[in-house]
Amino acid sequence: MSDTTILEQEIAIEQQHVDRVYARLADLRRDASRAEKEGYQLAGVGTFGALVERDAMVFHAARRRHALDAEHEGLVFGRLDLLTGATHYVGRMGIRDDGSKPLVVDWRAPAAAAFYRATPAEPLGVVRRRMIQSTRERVTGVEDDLLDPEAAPEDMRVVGDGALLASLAKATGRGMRDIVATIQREQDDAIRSPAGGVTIVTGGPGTGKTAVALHRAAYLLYSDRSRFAGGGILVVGPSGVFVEYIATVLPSLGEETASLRSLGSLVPGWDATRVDSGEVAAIKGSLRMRRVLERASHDAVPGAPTELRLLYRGTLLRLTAADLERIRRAALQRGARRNEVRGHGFDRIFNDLWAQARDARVSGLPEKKEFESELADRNDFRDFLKAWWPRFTPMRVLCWLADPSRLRSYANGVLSRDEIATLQGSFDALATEGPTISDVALLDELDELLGRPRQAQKKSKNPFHVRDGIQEVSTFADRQAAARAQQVQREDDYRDYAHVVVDESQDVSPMQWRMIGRRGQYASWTIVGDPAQTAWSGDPAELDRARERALGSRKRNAYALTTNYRNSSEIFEVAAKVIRTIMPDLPLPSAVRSTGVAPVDVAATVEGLPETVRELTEKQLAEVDGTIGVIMPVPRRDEVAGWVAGLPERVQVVTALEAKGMEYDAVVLVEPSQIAIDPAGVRTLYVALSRATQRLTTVGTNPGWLR
Ligand SMILES: Nc1ncnc2c1ncn2[C@@H]1O[C@H](COP(=O)(O)OP(=O)(O)OP(=O)(O)O)[C@@H](O)[C@H]1O
Repeated sequence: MSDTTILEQEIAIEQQHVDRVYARLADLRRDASRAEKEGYQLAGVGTFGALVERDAMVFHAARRRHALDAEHEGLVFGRLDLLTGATHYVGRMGIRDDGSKPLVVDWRAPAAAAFYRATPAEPLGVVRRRMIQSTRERVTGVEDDLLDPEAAPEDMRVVGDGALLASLAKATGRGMRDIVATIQREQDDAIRSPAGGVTIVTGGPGTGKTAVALHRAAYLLYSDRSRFAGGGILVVGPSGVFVEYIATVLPSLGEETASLRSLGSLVPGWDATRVDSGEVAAIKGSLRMRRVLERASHDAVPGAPTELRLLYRGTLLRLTAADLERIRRAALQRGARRNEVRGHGFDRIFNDLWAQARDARVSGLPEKKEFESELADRNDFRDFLKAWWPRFTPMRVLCWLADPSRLRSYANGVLSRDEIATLQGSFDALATEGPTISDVALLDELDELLGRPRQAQKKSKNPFHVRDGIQEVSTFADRQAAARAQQVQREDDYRDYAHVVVDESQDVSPMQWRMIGRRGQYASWTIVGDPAQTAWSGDPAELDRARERALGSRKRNAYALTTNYRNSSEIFEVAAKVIRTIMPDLPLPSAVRSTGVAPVDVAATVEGLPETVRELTEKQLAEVDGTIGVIMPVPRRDEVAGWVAGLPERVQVVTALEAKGMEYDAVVLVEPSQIAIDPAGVRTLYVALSRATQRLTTVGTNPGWLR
């Protein structure tokens, strides 16, 4: 029999099983819709218990239906033939037949682990592992690994090779894809690492760190749903572009309880995308900024009244600038939170004024309480208090650093003179353009230093929750939406996550570790990163210290990934050459896929560069089906974006910093030599050069850059 006929027969065998699975899926979907409808009908019963039951039923049925829909495509992707003679199918979700026998095992279930972990050296009871490729409901291919040839029955057929490579060669879409069908053993170890403590995953470019982190989140939700869905999982990535790119993975894994945030949007109210220069970011990210901010948080308000004069029953009561300064300092002992001790400051003002009035023997002076309420009734006095000690927002205080003399006085003795000079001007655009990504961690720090003004108790957001039991919402659709919202609704500045995932962790500054740490005090963690890709140019020891402090004494489990699945070997060779110039002994991952297409380096004149970049980008549009990343040094973003304006949406313009974590089929990298201006720049260039799966073109006015 020819190989093709064998393959066709094996495909037909798998198609039979896949057909059974989809038929069963259709039944389950029908059941879920029916349950949802019946839930609505319970409304007629009208008792309290029935209402609650109805809501729960409608909600769960809707959720189940949604999950069944989401996992439809490529539902079954693996098969294990075991030593025991049993066969297991592995897929995106577990499905049983109506007699409760499993038709498909969920990829995260212990029974599926052997699919990822078995090797010929350690077959774990698996004789043959089969990968099943399909398009919609049709099986298009199978690929086998014979793991235990001696145990294989005579008639067992083994077909194909290279399922992983086939999946890697597919064109890249806008969002990241899940890799459930092809997770490799070393990745699986990290994905299934113990749920507690800190899981640390390192590896070079393209080794699947992000994929592992996200699949781990899905695995944790599966293995202990109540703990991780209840508490929630926070996933932190470097930029908004990146968060958008990975957002497609978690829903396709069927999980919606994870919050995805960039470092610029971790603090509610901000969605920063502006970046500081590396030098400025290193200072703003240093832990020493905490002292600088603490001083700012205790300083006098710019433009605040410098004295108080009050005519009280014919007597002038007066507090001089020195009095006011003394009172402010006394109310603000070191460590005091300004918004929280506002009342103490006001009490001291009243005390001083009262003492003056008494010493001046004001005629008809009432009791102190009465005196205070008389003053508090006066508009001029209230205006004074509001101006002298307003409620502070972190933003208001951070803006004070734009004033050079204030910056100097807060930073005096904490930052060096050069550092102060470097910072100068870096807060100028804060008030008009909003914070940079590094500023957001400073705002979070200030939020802690200033404390929160006492707030009136908020009304419960939960429409079910009223004093005596239940509150009916107008329509059933409302109630259903409310039931769903209630499952995932967390306050804006939620801090009790059960798990925190930090991607591209090599770029998290010490101040940013504090910001993330505040949100993961009770969490277990997964940290993934690659030190060789860091753009951080500050003190590495300080970075380690801050990270260790955020992670605390939790047990560490470390994993290293060694295979680069993204880049063709030809492309990674160029990236490797660049990073070796500053880290000659760095162990690098091996790139498993060759395209036979060498990267191209194009020289251009300054005048010719715009046109050349556009032409090279158009050429890539013709050569690859997926996305094309046009990457450039940060300051040249707008200029280069103009050169490629109007090209199809597949062309995406990102700076070398925004390219972190991203992946494109083709990359056109503009002016590489202007990125590699210092060691941090060389590491950033290494990142930019390792983004492409198929084609890499570099173009610039300094052709000798890669020697
Ligand atoms: N086991 C696998 N099967 C199929 N594709 C994989 C596998 N592991 C990783 N990939 C693919 O390789 C590419 C790189 O993965 P990922 O972005 O997670 O790497 P990374 O280590 O985070 O990279 P970087 O550090 O460069 O940002 C992605 O397209 C991912 O889907």
